[in-house]
Amino acid sequence: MALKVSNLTLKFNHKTIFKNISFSLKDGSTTALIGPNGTGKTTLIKILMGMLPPTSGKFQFSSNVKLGYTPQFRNIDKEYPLSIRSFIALNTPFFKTARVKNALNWQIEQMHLQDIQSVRMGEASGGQKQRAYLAQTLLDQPNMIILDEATASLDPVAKNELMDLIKHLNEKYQMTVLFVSHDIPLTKKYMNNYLYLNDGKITQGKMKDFKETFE
Ligand SMILES: Nc1ncnc2c1ncn2[C@@H]1O[C@H](COP(=O)(O)OP(=O)(O)OP(=O)(O)O)[C@@H](O)[C@H]1O
Repeated sequence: MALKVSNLTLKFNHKTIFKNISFSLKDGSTTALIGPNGTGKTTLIKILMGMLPPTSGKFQFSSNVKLGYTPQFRNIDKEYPLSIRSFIALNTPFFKTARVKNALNWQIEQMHLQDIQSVRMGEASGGQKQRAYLAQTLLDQPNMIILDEATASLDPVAKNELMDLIKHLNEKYQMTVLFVSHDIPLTKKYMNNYLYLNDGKITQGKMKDFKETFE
């Protein structure tokens, strides 16, 4: 088991966002976290990332999990000066050894960014930016990734390209994936399981069996 969540409750003041939710994620599984706007998906991720303490309940990642996180899409100013390559390398040491350079080149290639690595992040397309964020996360060599709304602002071609890369990471390296999304057709195509957060409760199942509709 990669993650086990037990009876997690979160209240903001007197407003209960979710109550006593429990679920677990298997090693190497792909799961879409879906649900209507404002239902608490980002809040749940923040708790799992240790950025927000739950009101009650607990969760535990397995000791062999090395977690990577790509947060919700952030706007990057058109004038943002760093190149795609420098942006991906932001968390690496300033003096780059051959090993770091090799890892950087490998991630850039794996995310199909080699031809545009010197383009400024501010000028990159939404899909290129999102792949740069993912490359930055992957440089840490995680074996589990959480992606929050990674495809929300992308056109269909860019969406599928990103999802193909994520699927590849799962199939080739058995990476465990938790993918927050509103896009039911996309998650049906790429994720095996769902977690449906709605009205303070969570349900879990196979994505192909997911029948709910929501805005
Ligand atoms: N710090 C906070 N204090 C009070 N209420 C908050 C806080 N953060 C979030 N909320 C509320 O908690 C609820 C859940 O928000 P959250 O962003 O987790 O939902 P979401 O499912 O991720 O939404 P979306 O799909 O729109 O991204 C919302 O009603 C939001 O207004």
